[in-house]
Amino acid sequence: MFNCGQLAATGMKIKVAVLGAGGGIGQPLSLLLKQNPLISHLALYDIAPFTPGVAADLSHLDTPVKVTGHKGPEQLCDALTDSEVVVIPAGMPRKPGMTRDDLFNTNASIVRDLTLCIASCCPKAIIAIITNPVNSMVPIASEVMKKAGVYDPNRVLGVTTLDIVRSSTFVGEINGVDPRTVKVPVIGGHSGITIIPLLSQSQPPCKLTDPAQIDKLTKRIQEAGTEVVKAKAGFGSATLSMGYSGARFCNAILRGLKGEQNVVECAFVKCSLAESEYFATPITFGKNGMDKVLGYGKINEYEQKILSQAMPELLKNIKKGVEFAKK
Ligand SMILES: NC(=O)C1=CN([C@@H]2O[C@H](COP(=O)(O)OP(=O)(O)OC[C@H]3O[C@@H](n4cnc5c(N)ncnc54)[C@H](O)[C@@H]3O)[C@@H](O)[C@H]2O)C=CC1
Ligand SMILES: O=C([O-])CC(=O)C(=O)O
Repeated sequence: MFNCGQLAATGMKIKVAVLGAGGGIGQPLSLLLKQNPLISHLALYDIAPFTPGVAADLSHLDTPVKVTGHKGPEQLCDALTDSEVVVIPAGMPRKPGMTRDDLFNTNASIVRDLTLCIASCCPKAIIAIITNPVNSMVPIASEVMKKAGVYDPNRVLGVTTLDIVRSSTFVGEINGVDPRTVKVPVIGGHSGITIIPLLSQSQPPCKLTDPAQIDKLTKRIQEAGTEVVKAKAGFGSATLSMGYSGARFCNAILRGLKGEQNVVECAFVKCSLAESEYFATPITFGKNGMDKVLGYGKINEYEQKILSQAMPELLKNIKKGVEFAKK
């Protein structure tokens, strides 16, 4: 996944903190980050008592990344101090029958409290939020940073990479090609109908031309998280594919910090697309997190229709997050 000569070539020393590192996503994500040559120190934080054990386990991997474990709120600031990137997969996952919005009541206060500590311990860190519902958690984290007087919209990013990974996988299967060669932008948000894959912009073009088949594939991408939740039958949601996607997103942030240009991923960010304050869109990365919002270009009539249908739900999710944080 990573080019092992990179760190030596740049001499960079980057500390990354993972909050929720003991969980279903946190552990495989940390396993992949321990192998990233752009990271010098990986700080694993969780409220779970076994977190130092996860750190001890990972520290035996023969890569140069230093790993430290931090458990419980009294050790959070140690994990965060000097971190340039903070990835947050802390919080409850869905069970069958739940929507992502059903996680709001539990996860909103977790993300609020973690962000409050980021604001005081590492206010300049780039924050990558995995916790659901992403559509509401990014507004919450942004409002907390605003209140603390340290908000930089380029440094608060919602992770939607799994939607891109899934779209590439499914189109790759249809086209009979290596999915890693397929690029499909996914815009809007990260829940149900707010996930809008732009199959008309697939590179190489998706082989499907029948509108009914395109609609079916669009719905499969929108419901892919639910597909996993159902298959896991009460034992959580996507963890391994999310660990992979989170590591890929984190690598894009690190490449930007290193000064690499034109690194593109989609993310749910502060912008003014589709008359929404926050929107998932292709972006580039730079030394301060998000560099440019690339937007979504020309979309076809079908995509325009599903975007219009999604907007009320997306705006509702955003408003709910903003109001919670302002309380
Ligand atoms: N953005 C995306 O594409 C995706 C997001 N998710 C979301 O990621 C979140 C985590 O999912 P899983 O890892 O499967 O859940 P999990 O339950 O396996 O792990 C969550 C971890 O968070 C920890 N935690 C809880 N409160 C905490 C706090 N205040 N501080 C630090 N750690 C805390 C728990 O101890 C646990 O180890 C869920 O909200 C899930 O819906 C899941 C898949 C994809
Ligand atoms: O579906 C869920 O609850 C987890 C998630 O966000 C995904 O897999 O896309």
